Amino acid sequence: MAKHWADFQYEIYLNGLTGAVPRLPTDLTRLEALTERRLGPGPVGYVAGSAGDGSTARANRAALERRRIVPRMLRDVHERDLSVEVLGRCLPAPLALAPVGVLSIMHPDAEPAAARAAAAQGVPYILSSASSTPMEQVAEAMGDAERWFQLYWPKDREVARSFLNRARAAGYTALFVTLDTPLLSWRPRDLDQAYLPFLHGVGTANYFSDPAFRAGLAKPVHEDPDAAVTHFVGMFADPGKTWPDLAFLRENWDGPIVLKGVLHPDDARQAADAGMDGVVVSNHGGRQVAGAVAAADALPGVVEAAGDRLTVLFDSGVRTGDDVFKALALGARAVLLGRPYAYGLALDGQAGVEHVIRCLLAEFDLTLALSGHASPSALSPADLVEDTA
Ligand SMILES: Cc1cc2nc3c(=O)[nH]c(=O)nc-3n(C[C@H](O)[C@H](O)[C@H](O)COP(=O)(O)O)c2cc1C
Ligand SMILES: CCCCC(=O)C(=O)O
Repeated sequence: MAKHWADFQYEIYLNGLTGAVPRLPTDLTRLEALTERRLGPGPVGYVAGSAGDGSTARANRAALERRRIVPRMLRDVHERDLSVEVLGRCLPAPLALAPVGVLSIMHPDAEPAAARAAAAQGVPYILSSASSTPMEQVAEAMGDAERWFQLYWPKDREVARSFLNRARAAGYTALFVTLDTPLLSWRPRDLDQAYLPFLHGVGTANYFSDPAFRAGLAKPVHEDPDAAVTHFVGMFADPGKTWPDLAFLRENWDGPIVLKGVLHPDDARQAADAGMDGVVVSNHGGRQVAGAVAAADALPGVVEAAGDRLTVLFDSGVRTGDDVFKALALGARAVLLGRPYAYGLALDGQAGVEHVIRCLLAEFDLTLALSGHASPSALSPADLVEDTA
């Protein structure tokens, strides 16, 4: 019998018999406000903030909320199986933790704690290129749990090649290439405080520990950290890249490659033509293009264009179990969770991240069952209506 994630609900009530209540809210939409009170203005502005006036982040939520589930009754949901196949792996639930860089500004235990939480719950962890901890250390913290690597594609080919070699050697099996960040967007919350973690050396661990990166420095990092940061800023991304450049990644990575940040159906077709394995429909949580289409509104078009040529994943705005339901009903195979787990980390370290994963999946399991379905594969757009009021 597959694991019933909903059992977490009963566990909470049982613990209540001894007077215990959860340390964090079970409504994950409440975590942001709590984090706002806990962290300094720079870090919290960085994680909670988004591009421009925040309209894309709001649109992400609105597009999910606007879609409403139409539950079905009397359909035997006693036994449920939330497992899905993603990139040739069987996952216990349609969820992975999204790549979120610079986690040490949230909590000193940073990426290793988030990765351990994911491993403990059996959920894949996507490690950011911009992590505060080198990829090898994070891999070690995870044991043999499933781990994927997110590439911010460096301008310098040798650094890119070195990242791929290191990721493979450290046991990362899939590569997520983020396309929507060739430049940092206009982020007023960060600008108003003149705060960017990278300029404080946070998020540079993979670079500063990289032999190819270091070969480009006149002096060792510890002798001239400012020059190392400047070198990092210059090579972090390359706005000159175009579709034919993907051939380099295909040649240098033999596992699955997923392009993150695809919103247009034609880009999905180009991804498939370039031999990619999947896409993440995402607008980076509203952090890049202010005024961009809401991720959930872009999802059906990409799903249609992808057909059976690509695995389609989804992120941007997922906060609740019913959001997961809706993304899957619109055609995503699984969702990536972003800010909520960073808030869980900020508020309670590894335990906070585990709490977030368990709440989200318990709520999803219950939503699925109460809507008359026993597995994610049973969902379709027919399970939703659009609230046009
Ligand atoms: C603080 C922060 C850092 C992020 N860092 C990365 C990153 O290093 N690489 C990446 O591909 N996406 C990054 N993202 C985007 C997430 O992977 C994901 O697309 C986004 O958080 C989803 O939106 P949501 O937070 O509204 O759910 C970051 C997001 C946040 C909030
Ligand atoms: C240049 C941005 C790197 C981290 C990131 O992806 C984010 O803050 O959204």
